Amino acid sequence: MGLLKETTAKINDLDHQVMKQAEERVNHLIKPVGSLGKIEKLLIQLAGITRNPFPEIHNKAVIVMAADHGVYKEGIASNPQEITAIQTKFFPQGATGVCAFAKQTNSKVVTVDIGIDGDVSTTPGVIHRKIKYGTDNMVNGPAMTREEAIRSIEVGIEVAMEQMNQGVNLFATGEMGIGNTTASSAITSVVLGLDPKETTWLGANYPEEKMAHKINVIRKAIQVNQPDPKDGIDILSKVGGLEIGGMAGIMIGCAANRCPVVMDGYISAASALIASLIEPKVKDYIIPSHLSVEIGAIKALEYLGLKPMLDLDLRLGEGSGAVLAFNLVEAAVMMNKEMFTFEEAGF
Ligand SMILES: Cc1cc2ncn([C@H]3O[C@H](COP(=O)(O)O)[C@@H](O)[C@H]3O)c2cc1C
Ligand SMILES: O=C(O)c1cccnc1
Repeated sequence: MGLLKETTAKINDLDHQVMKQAEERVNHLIKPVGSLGKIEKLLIQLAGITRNPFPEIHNKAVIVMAADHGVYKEGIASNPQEITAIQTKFFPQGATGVCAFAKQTNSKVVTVDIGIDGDVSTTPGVIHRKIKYGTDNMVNGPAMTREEAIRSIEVGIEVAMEQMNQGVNLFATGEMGIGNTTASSAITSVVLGLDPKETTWLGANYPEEKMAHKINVIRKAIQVNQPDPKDGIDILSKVGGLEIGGMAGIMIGCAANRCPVVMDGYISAASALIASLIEPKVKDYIIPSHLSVEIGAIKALEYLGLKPMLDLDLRLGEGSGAVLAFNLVEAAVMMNKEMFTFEEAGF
């Protein structure tokens, strides 16, 4: 059995008994029942994931999966493709948006070349797991083979497990890949059964007056490839991306090892759609972070039944919003640990 099948088979339900125990305590803390809203729900989810009524966060990491997209050639992005490689070199230097928030939250940034169309192999701090030099152009046929798609998910599982072995027990999904909002819109359109007009927006400042072109490219890619809307690997291979597969793998690897994983914006949501088609229980292990400005993100989150905690008009990616939400995950842990119950307070 391959790593993906093996890992997926290990994914179980949340521990509802421990969740009840955690809920009981949360309801007895010295505050009106329910008054800490989503922070309370978060603590109960953490308890169910970790099987611990007093969940603890030891080490936090955001995994940034970097890759390029063959569909770039269709003119669907406003930035040069080389930015993927250039920007990837800045993650280990601590110089990108997500790095700033990672410093603020005392978390590690792990950068992975899973499919950059360029060479970053001499850059210290980048983990080399390149599957190929960018995907193929999805308007002409599949972005990658089914085997490559499975491999991309397995790279995510492997990287997550390596980090768990080093003591990380809270993850965030991040990415860098010029053109990846196009792949994300294609995935969201296929899974939700929507026309790309309903899922496509600015990405990294694509001009509004050219939006009809981006939408048409996505329509064409779906029409040419006819992905099976029920088969996550088929969708990933035909209209997805290597970094999107990598992030789906992080989610699957976390779920299999009962580890919480915080999801970032639109591209992460596309990964969650793929991961949850492969194994629906993965959703229970995902902590949504923020509501991306991208119109497709709102719909993907609704479809997944995940309610974001933050609404900050973010549209960067890299895992930036997920790392910001690390603060909220730690707040939930602290609420549970620090607050008295009515009994403890001697009421
Ligand atoms: C300098 C720079 C840094 C970024 N960091 C994240 N993205 C974000 O923008 C890209 C997706 O948008 P699109 O589909 O329009 O290309 C991804 O790399 C995403 O992570 C960036 C984009 C740029 C230009
Ligand atoms: O929501 C995101 O993650 C996003 C949106 C635009 C560009 N890059 C990322």
